[in-house]
Order: sequence, then C-alpha cells, then structure tokens
Amino acid sequence: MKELISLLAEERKDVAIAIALGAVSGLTSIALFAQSGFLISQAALSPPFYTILILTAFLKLFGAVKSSSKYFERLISHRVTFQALSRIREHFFAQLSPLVPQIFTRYRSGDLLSRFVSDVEIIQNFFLRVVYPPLVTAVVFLATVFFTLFFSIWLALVMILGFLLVALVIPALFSERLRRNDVLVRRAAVATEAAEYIAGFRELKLHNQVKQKEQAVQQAQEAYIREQRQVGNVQLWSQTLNASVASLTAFGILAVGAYLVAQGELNGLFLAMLTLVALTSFETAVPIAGVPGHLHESRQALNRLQVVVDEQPPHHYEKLNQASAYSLHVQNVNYLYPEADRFTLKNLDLELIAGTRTALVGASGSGKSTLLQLLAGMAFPTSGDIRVNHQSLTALDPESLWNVMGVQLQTSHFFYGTIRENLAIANPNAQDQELQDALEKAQFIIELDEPVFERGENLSGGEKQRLALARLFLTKKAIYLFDEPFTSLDYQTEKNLTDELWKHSMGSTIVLVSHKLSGLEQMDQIVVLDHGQIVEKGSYEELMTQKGVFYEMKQIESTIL
Ligand SMILES: Nc1ncnc2c1ncn2[C@@H]1O[C@H](COP(=O)(O)OP(=O)(O)OP(=O)(O)O)[C@@H](O)[C@H]1O
Repeated sequence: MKELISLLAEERKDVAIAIALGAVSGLTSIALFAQSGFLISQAALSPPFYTILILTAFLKLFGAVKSSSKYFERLISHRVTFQALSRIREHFFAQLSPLVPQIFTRYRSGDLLSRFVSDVEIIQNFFLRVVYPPLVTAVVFLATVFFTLFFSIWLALVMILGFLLVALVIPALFSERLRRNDVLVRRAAVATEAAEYIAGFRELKLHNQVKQKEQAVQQAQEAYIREQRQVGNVQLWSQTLNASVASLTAFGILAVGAYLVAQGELNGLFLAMLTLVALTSFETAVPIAGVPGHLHESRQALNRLQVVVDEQPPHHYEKLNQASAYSLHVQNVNYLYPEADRFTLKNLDLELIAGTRTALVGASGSGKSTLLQLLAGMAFPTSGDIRVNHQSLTALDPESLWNVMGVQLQTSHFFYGTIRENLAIANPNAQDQELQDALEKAQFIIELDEPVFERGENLSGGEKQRLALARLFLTKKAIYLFDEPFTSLDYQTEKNLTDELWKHSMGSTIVLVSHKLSGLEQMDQIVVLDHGQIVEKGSYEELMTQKGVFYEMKQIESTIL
C-alpha cells in the first residue's frame, strides 16, 4: 500500500487539482439548488424585479461553473488514474522481469496474466473510488454544515447525524462482507482454466476430453459470477440504504425546519433552500458506500502482485566482466524444484574450462536439462554456486550473461509473423543477406517473407530446430549451451549441422546435452549423470578405457543400432 501511495504521490499536483475541482463542482451543485429554492420562495413574495434578475444571474453563473468544474475534474482525475496505472504496470513489470523464467514453475500462465492485466487494472480504482470520494465529500459536508449553522444549530445537527450514518455507519455495516469478497481469486481461476483449455485444445480433442475441460472452465466461471453477484448485491444494498438515509435526512431537515418556522425561529424563505442543500450535498456522499469494497479489492490486488514479486530476494546484479573466453565452475550444487519433494541435482562439482566442449549424457530424467538451465542462469541453485570466470552467476545481471551466451533449449518459441521477424530477435540489425546465410548454414531453404504461425504451428519439428539454429548462427557467442538440438533431424542433416555448429562455435565454451552417444569423440569432456549426480566424467578415450557406465551405455546403443 505504501508503494501505491508513493506512486500516486508522484501525481500529487493533479491529485490536488482533481480534489479541488471535485469540491468546487460539489459545492456549486449545492449552490445551484440552494439558489433555485431561494428563488422560488422569493418569487412567491413578488420581490422587486432586480432581485429576480440578480438571483437568475447567479443561477446561470453556478450552472456554468458546475459544468465546467465537473468536466475538468473528470479530465484530471482520469488522467491521474491512467498515469498511475501506467506507472504501476511499469513498476510491477520491472520487478517481475528478473524473475522469469523461474516464476513459471510457481504460477500458471493464466494466473500470471490475470495478475498482470486485471489485478493491475483494479488498482486504478484506488484513487477514483477509494481516495477521492471521502476527501471531496468531507470538504463539501464541512462547507454545508458550516452554511447550515448560520440558520440553525438544530438543522446542522440533523445534517451531521445524516452524514455520520452515510459516511461511517452504513459503510461499516457492509464492510465485513465486502472484505470477504474473492472476486479477484475467482477471476484468476477462470483465466487459468481458460488458458490451459486453449493451449491444450488439440490434446483434449484427441483424447475426447474437451467436454470435461469445458466443464472445469464453466465451473470456474460460475463460481466467479456467483461471487460477483453476491458482492454486487451487498454493494447495491449498501448504496440503497445510503441513498435512503440521504433522502430521510432531507426530510428531517424539512420537518425540523418547518417546526422552527412555526416557532418563529427560522425565516420560511430559507426552508426550501435548506432542504435542497441537504438533498444535493448527500449526492456526493453516495459513492462512499463503495469505498470499503474498492479498498478491499485494491488491497487484495496489491497483495496478489506483491507475493509474485516477493518470490525471490532482490539480487544486486553485477555486470559480467568482459573477457575473450569464459570458464564455468559448478561448485557443490544442489537443486530442488519449487514444490518438489526431492532434489533433482545433488552435490554437483564440475569444471568447464574456457574454450572446451563438454557433453552431458545420462538416462532420461537424470537432470541434464536442469543443469543446463542453471548454467544458463534461468534458475538458481538451491545451494552451492555456479561461477562464470569466478563471478557468481547468482549475482550477475542476466542480460550481461546472455550477451555472451547462446542457448538452444529442447523447444524454442516462434512468434506469429515471418521467418525474417523470427530471425531478427537474435540480431535485429542483421541485413537480409546475413539472415539468408544463417538459414543456409542451418540447411533451411525458405524465403524470409514466408509466414510463421503462432508457436510455429506451420513448421515441422526439424524445421523449427533448424530455424532455432539459424538464430544462433546470426551471432558469435563465447559460451554455447545446447539441449539436444538435433532430435528431429535425419542422420545426414544432423551430421552436416553438427560440423557447421562446431565451425561456428570454434574457441567458445560449449555444453551439449545429448541422448545419442555417437560423435562424442569430438568432445573434450563427457559427464555422465544419474539420478541428479555425476557418476562419471572424462574424455571419450578415458571413459571407454575405464569401461564404466559410459562404456556400458555405448555397448547398449551399438547393440540396438
Ligand atoms: N519444473 C519442474 N518441476 C518439478 N520437477 C521437474 C521440473 N522439471 C523437471 N523436473 C524433474 O527433474 C528431473 C530431471 O529433469 P530433466 O529435464 O533435467 O532431466 P533430463 O535428464 O534432461 O531428461 P530428458 O533426457 O528426458 O530430457 C525429472 O525427474 C523431472 O521430473
């Protein structure tokens, strides 16, 4: 909440102007009606013509001031809101960005999207519906009570009583139920289910599970609508009660005023005016009924955003020192996935000398991809450390790391657009000729203007891998990490591409995760992982002579082949 208030404070000039204009608009609206009441009462007494003339001129003046102040108040208060909204979005995004991609292991994408879009939007109500109404109402009421005091203390007391009921008692009556509202949580549940439904539609269709998933989305939606309806009902009751008390107060003023007139303690000329003053001044108080609900929603939205960005302790990012080559040093690393009950990597110690090639091999699930992701700075060890040229990877600014590191994971993302646009993310300044050369090196013959569908749906598995490889050919990096880059390619293409890759990455530090054991003679070091532990490491010749796990794996592979 403190952060939100400080973001809002950056717009303090506009906030003050909006509140001042809101008060002017509220007060002129009251003056307009008071004047009308007074004019009608005066007219009945056939006053001199100039009196009617002056009163009518004031009526016009109040009308003009009311409309223009209302217009500018709306303009400025909405400007404050939208500026604060963009600041909140920027602020949250800046905090969220360093947590990607680890954050995806904790939150489902629909939930994150809902927090980033809808919850941030809820916070925009904080100024318009939480801060603004009580302040404007307070100014308007103080002025009205002060004005009424000139005529009678009893009328002022009726006003104060009505104000206390409308501004404090009624909102307090309903605030408990509004505080329990779970609209945001339910809405996030709908977004989460819907995102999964859309992303997994093909699998659901193939397994005849579309109906079941639709039911889950439907249930989430019904729960959301139910909660919204309940909250809407409470708000409606609160507003109705508020409006009724406001009208009753006006009646109260009329009744007490009539009594005072009868007693000769109040001039009857002012009775209509005071009743209309009461009626109009309560109009500004009606939005107060919604304050507890909006305050709760803003708090809830802020908490939902805060827990996401509080996930990790803030890092003090250092820039990676520039060097011609980089070594990687894995020191006693253990890794536990969030929510997992056993360690995926255990006591890993490994040295990757600058400019050498290392292969990570082992059975499926042994932890190869996990280790690669830690080396790529996409997740951090639970304990232990990974050092890049003696700098701890945890303390590094990830962008400065990725400037020197080329990574190809098992699957790559492709954006809706063209081949050119999909290549340009690796090197936005590359000319068409360079893009074509990269495609040629990756043995992918395709026009740069060819369309790419969402997630590369119109490309085959092998084409996707070659397009991802072409991205790597567009830049020269000092470190390369490959996670089975050729699984979808035929033997000959794989061989040609491996040769091309080694040529391109000559002199760089390379880590290759591989299931296939052929071609590993070219590696300087082979590391065999089993159940998250290193069970063997050495050169191809050393491991073959040793006749250990790697040798066994080779024997099995050659028997099968
Ligand atoms: N996000 C995750 N959350 C929890 N556990 C995970 C997650 N990702 C992977 N694991 C677990 O970590 C272990 C190692 O997975 P990893 O993908 O690193 O293995 P791998 O050796 O690369 O396997 P493969 O050769 O099949 O790609 C597996 O048991 C897997 O279930």
